[in-house]
Amino acid sequence: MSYGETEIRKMYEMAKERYAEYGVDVDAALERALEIPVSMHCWQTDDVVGFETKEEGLDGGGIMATGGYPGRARNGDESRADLEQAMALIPGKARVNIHAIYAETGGRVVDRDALEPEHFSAWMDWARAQGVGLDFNPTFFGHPKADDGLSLSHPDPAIRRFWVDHGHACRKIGKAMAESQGGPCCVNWWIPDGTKDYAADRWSPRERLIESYDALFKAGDDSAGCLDFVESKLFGIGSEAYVAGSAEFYSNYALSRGVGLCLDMGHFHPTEEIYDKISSQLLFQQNLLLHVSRPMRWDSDHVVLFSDDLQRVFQEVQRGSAWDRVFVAEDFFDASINRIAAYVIGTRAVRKAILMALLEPVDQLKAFENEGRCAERLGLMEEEKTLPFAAVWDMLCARAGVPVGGAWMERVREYEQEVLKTRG
Ligand SMILES: C[C@H](O)[C@H](O)[C@@H](O)C(=O)CO
Ligand SMILES: [Mn+2]
Repeated sequence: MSYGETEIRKMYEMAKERYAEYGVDVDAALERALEIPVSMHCWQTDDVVGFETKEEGLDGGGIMATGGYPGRARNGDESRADLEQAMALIPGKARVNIHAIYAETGGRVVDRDALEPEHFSAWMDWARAQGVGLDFNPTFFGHPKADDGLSLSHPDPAIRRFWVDHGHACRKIGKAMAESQGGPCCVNWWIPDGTKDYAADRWSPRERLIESYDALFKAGDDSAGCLDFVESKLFGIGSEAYVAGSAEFYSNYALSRGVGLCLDMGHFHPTEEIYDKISSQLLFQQNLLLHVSRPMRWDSDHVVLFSDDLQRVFQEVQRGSAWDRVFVAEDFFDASINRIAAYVIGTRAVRKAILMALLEPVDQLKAFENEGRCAERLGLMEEEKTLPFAAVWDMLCARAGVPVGGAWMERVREYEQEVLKTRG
């Protein structure tokens, strides 16, 4: 028997009855799950390489994506085509997240401090046509002036100045994006600054970092429409011993300056999860940006899966009714598999985890807890795992007009044959 429209509807109606026993309104959860925006990162299309035209001989190390699967996007048109193909297979409201290295300068060398909104006009036109919002990221890596792994905290004032100017340029671009789309643009600030081995001075780089950010976020700076977030990290390649922008540093910076905080799922100790941080932060911070990622033994940025830790993150947001202060963005990159499939697997997993959170009988769980009925709380947490979630997920996909189940794989295969394989 083929699993068509009739079966999907029948299973959905049965699922609704089961969830209703726990007081869950499945129709409402499904509609809401489709509406929560997920910002898809453009850098999965090309392994975080970007489209900058560089001066000959000048390059800088960047973020490492491993693998050499054919079909990497080589320019803006290819990147946008790949995103469009992926979005056609993913349910729910998407945004697209751009890094500054994805500027299109028509072959001219334009350094990062001189970037202008016009270099992102193709992205803005495309986003309007697609009906998606854009988010933005300054790029403080993959550049000769960050070759030593330092940018906004650099001891050389001229280099710091360069990166502050890049930041100003990026705020102008974020503002232009916000105007173009008639709504806010999340601007996320991540810098690699740190040291490979034990630092003798952990203080000065942090002092300089504060100075640089204060220069960027100073009052009167015209960045209307930008929602800024600062992203912490525990360690990176080449910054194993010390990262200036640590969790405590940014938590305090964000709080004291009124900017948002970004929590990346891969930026903490290898077994540390971020779900317990959400309430602790949001009881003080204005807004949180979540970088959904999948660390494996380290900050490896594997394609996100529908895993327990992902589910716990959205469960926390839903349990705290905090969706209006939480922004969801993706941050993973795998160059060893078909990149469109990476988006589809990862983003469908994110949407599934959001739906799962919205289907939780949270009022009942909280009631048990408040009444000290902790065995029943635990029992219900176990029961909810085997409620007929798949039937609701299938209906969500059908409603969104995207393939139900694994039918998306055939479409990815066709795109690989017709498009990806033609790329040199
Ligand atoms: C490309 C992103 O800005 C980058 O991955 C950053 O968000 C990060 O997580 C670095 O580890
Ligand atoms: Mn990140």
